[in-house]
Parts: sequence; structure tokens; C-alpha cells
Amino acid sequence: MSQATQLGRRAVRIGTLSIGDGTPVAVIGGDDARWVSLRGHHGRSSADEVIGKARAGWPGPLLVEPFSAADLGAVAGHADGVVIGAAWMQDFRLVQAVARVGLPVVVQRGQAATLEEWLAIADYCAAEGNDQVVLCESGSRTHLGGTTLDLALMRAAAERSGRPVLADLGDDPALAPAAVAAGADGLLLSCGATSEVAEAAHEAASVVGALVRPEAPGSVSAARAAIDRVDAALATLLERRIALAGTVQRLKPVGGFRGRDMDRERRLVAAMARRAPSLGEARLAPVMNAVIEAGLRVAEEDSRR
Ligand SMILES: O=C(O)C(=O)C[C@]1(C(=O)O)C=C[C@@H](O)C=C1
Repeated sequence: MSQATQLGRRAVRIGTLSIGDGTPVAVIGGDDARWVSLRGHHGRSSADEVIGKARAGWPGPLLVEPFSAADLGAVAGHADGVVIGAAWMQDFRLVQAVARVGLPVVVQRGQAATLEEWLAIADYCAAEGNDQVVLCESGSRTHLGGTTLDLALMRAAAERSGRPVLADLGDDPALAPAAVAAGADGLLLSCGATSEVAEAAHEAASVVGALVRPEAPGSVSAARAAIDRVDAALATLLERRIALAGTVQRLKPVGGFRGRDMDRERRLVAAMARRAPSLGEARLAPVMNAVIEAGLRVAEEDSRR
């Protein structure tokens, strides 16, 4: 997605969390926001109790998936946003009632819903005067069993609607990097996601996000947080580069500082300068010299072990 398309999109605020519009990829069910589902309780638990407990344990942005419209009073009192669950997506009365609460709405795509049907639910909310809608791709039933995420559909929803989109990863962070690369503004984890799952999703959001998503921070702290994500990507790549440079040293007839190939170094700096034109060859050369020498030192230390 081009930066222009991204910046032209309608960001949605859920409590203190902003989703879309040049903001970092959010992890919901992780560090950025939490959610609870009253569906899991089959409407048997008191909404007030379940939401109150969630609120007591988490001061940040909180979303709630209601079991029915009867829960919406409690939701309005304690939550920052409402999730319309995939199984409920075409319950038009519930959708209408949820939209009227006035909180931001996350619309999960029903397992068999088409793009048109999904986008129509967002329009339903807008027709009720609530345009704070985020679309969440929650997967379709397929021959693989369970549900299979359709990241192309998620991307099409973002492009067609201009609304922020989430990828529902449940308890499996394996597709987190792909979802971020496909343009997800946020990753939705299951309500009970473990800290390992949340950490993996957060890592993908930071590292892959830094590579593929331009951000538009508007404050020093937001710009520093964006720099931290870029540094996380840089460190990941540097670690990988050190390992590969070590492999070359072992494979070359003469490795280490003695086998240095300055012509190769000049060529790689020139190639990098094409991707980093603001630095250019002259400024990149000392940076890469330091990186290469650090790699050679690590390789020589490793060879002595
Ligand atoms: O390509 C090589 O021959 C390497 O040894 C790798 C490497 C590098 O880190 O990229 C390191 C030293 C050489 O002078 C050139 C490049």
C-alpha cells in the first residue's frame, strides 16, 4: 500500500489506541489492547461481572464482544470498543444496536461472508451515525479444517473501504509477519493468548512493520518509538549479516582480515547507496566499514574457539 493511500485512511481511536493512518501495527490481545468475549460464556455470565473483572485487571484500551444486545449497557459503561463476532456479523439488529452505542466497532468477517457483505456491515454502522469501524479478517472454513485467513481479502477490504483492518490470528502467531506485510493495521489475538504468542505478534509488528510500513509520528515520543522499531529491524538484519559474513570467512580460501576484498566492499556500498540515497556512498562507506570489521572480528573470535 502506498504511503499516500495509507495516510488518506480513516484512523480509528479505541481508548488511547489509534489504529491505521500511519500508526504502528497494534496487537490486540497483547500489549496494546485487550478484549473479552461474552460469547464464550454463552450469555450465562453477567456482562457487568465479566467486563468489570477484565477492566479491573487491565487499565488500557478494552474491547468487548457482546453475546447479545442485552449486554450493550454493560459494554457502554466499561469498554472502549465493541467487537461484532464473526458468527454474529449478519445479525443486523445486533449490528444496529452495537453501532448506536457510539463506541468504535470491530467487525469480524463471517466465515462465509463475501467482501461485499462484510463491507456492507461497516456501512450499516455508518448509517447509524457510527463511522468508527475497523474490519477484522477472521478466516473462512476451508478444506484445511478450522479457519484459514484470507490476507488478500483483508487487503482488498482496506483498499476498498479506506478503513483500518485487523488480521485475527487467534493463538497462532505464524502468520503475523505475513499479515503485517499484507497491510494489517493490527493483529487480533485470542482473548486468552499466552505471553509467548503476544510476544511473537509484537515482534512481527515491530520488525516487519518497520520494513514495510511508513509511519507518520507526530511527537518526539512517537518518533522515538518508531525509531526503536526500525532499530529492532536493523539489529535483526545485522545479526543475520554477521552470521553470513562468518560463513563466507569459513568458505573462502583465505578468510578474516587477511582475505579482505575491498573491491567487493565498494560494490556492496554502491548497491546499498541506491536504496539509501540520503546517505549516499560517501556516508555509507564508513558505516559499512564498521559493520564489516565487526563481522570479521566475530568470525576470527569464533574460529579460535
Ligand atoms: O564477501 C566476502 O568476501 C566477505 O568476506 C564478506 C565481507 C562482508 O562482510 O560483506 C567481508 C570482508 C570482505 O572484505 C568483503 C565482504
